[in-house]
Amino acid sequence: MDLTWFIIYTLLVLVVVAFVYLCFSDGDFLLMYYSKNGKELEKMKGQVVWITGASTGIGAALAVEFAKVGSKIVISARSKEKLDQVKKKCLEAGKPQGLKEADILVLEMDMCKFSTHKPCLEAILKRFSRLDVLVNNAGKSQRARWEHIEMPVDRDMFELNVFSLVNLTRLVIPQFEKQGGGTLAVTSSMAGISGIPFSGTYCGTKHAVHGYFNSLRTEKLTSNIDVVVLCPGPVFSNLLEGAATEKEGENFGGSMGANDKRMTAERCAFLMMVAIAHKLEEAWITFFPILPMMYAYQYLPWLTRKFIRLVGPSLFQKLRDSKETVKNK
Ligand SMILES: NC(=O)c1ccc[n+]([C@@H]2O[C@H](COP(=O)([O-])OP(=O)(O)OC[C@H]3O[C@@H](n4cnc5c(N)ncnc54)[C@H](O)[C@@H]3O)[C@@H](O)[C@H]2O)c1
Repeated sequence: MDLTWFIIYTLLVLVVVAFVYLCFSDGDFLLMYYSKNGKELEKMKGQVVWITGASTGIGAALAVEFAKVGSKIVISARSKEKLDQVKKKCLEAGKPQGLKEADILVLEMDMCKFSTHKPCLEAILKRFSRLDVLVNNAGKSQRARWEHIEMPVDRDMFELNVFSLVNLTRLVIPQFEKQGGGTLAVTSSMAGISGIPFSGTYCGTKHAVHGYFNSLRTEKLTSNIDVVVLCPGPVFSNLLEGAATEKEGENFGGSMGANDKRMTAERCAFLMMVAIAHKLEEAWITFFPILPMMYAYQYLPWLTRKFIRLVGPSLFQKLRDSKETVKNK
């Protein structure tokens, strides 16, 4: 066997091994490595972490994960009642680390009321004198047919999923610069990487988030400000309930079934915390078949598009929701 064939065989074996590994993983290669061998989680103890959209789902679970490692936590969302419940869970989870009542700050805040962003940041600095991590997590999803989406729906979703977190981040950056660094994390989605059917606006907002935050990362390469883009696949949460449709002011109101193929919010939150602690630039958090499909989409886009054309948008949608939530009429 000459050298060329040896290299080809070796590469083929590596690709097959990598594919098999991906079929049994729930995150990208780097994230899986750090989730098992990472040493940075203990450094999160005492750090001040602000999580937006922390009243339910992934945000609430993330607050509990940070409490477990002893971070000081700021949780914000629109419902104080729900945030108080999350605070209770954080206190319980943070007990072994000595987390106290004063280490958790609840902020009632509507992300779309931009004028409230500054007073909320000031309240955090008054309590903790610094902020180490901002997790821009608040957001809403959508189920709709592309051509039926009314323009005000597009505008409202960009207001919440993109502009509100851009505004908040612009306020936080000067504080990070003043204190010598910080981490900006944002919850994107697999819909920020590939074109997902029946969520045109949502997909657009998540792609926009990548553009904004990747650009920011490049501008801040020589500073101590890190930018982490988190990309979960399907996760159990309240997301479908409050999802937008194609009509202005309408809620999708869908629910997730216990047997749906989704990751638990707790596992997703743990992997997000690993990515944030290790300052990974982008983290993919999902499992088979979406994870290997996303690698194929990234590295073999032509072949993957052919495959998607073959299976059709409805089947693609079923992979995401475990059922056909929008008909492809
Ligand atoms: N669940 C999934 O399958 C999934 C997959 C990929 C990405 N995501 C992303 O994860 C993030 C969290 O979603 P989730 O799945 O936990 O859903 P969720 O509906 O349980 O949580 C969304 C959070 O955002 C908050 N929020 C919504 N509008 C707000 C506003 N105007 N002001 C302040 N807070 C507001 C909600 O109160 C809630 O706390 C979202 O950005 C979502 O796009 C979710």
